[in-house]
Amino acid sequence: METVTIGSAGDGGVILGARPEAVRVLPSETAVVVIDMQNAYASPGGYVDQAGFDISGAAGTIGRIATVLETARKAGIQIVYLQNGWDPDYVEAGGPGSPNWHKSNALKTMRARPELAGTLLARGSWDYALVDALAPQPGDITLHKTRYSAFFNSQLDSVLRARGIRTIVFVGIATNVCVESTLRDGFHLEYFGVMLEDATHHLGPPEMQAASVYNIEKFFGWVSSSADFCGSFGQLPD
Ligand SMILES: NC(=O)N/C=C\C(=O)O
Repeated sequence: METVTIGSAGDGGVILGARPEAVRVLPSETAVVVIDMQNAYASPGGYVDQAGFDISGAAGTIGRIATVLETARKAGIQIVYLQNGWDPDYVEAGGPGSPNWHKSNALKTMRARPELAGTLLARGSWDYALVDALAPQPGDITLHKTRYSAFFNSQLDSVLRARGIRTIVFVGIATNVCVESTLRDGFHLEYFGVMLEDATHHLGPPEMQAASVYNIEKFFGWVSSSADFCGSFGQLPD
């Protein structure tokens, strides 16, 4: 199988099976970016559940992400968590002058159901918190974001650039919204994006997952799996 060599991996590094080509990377130049594994997106009673999306697949996604993170930590790979949301007064969400105010299903759900006002995606709330099973460990980095792309108005680019990261391995929710938006922006910033397809979950019908996988494989990056990731990086000596 053809292999794309990323950054300074040369003839060394680790080969990760992926489509359309395998990638050869250095663990020190790789980060796992965990997109929005908050109660809002992955727990019953959280925002997307309240907004009517099917989150039945999220529990399996959490388990596979936990396995990926355990392997990544042992391999010395930097882990960066993103948390999506806004200040408790929703100033960061933007008012009616912002498309976010009109398109955010969290904001629309709260406008339609005033009893939920102030509860969804507000920093400090249960909804905003990361799911218990994926609690950050010492050495992990946690960043806040206010829009779908984790690169927009956040510290993500400088945090990655300062550490010499060239390859971003993406896990999290939702494949077709924040994961794909961030991977696309990363592509334009010269990062190599690899999505672990079974460690992500979509919002909407199953075709949404398939469409993102197609887009990434064909245009923006590479697609791999949690088993391939753990198989490749789990081989490294402790
Ligand atoms: N994390 C996400 O992909 N979010 C998608 C929708 C939203 O935040 O409203």
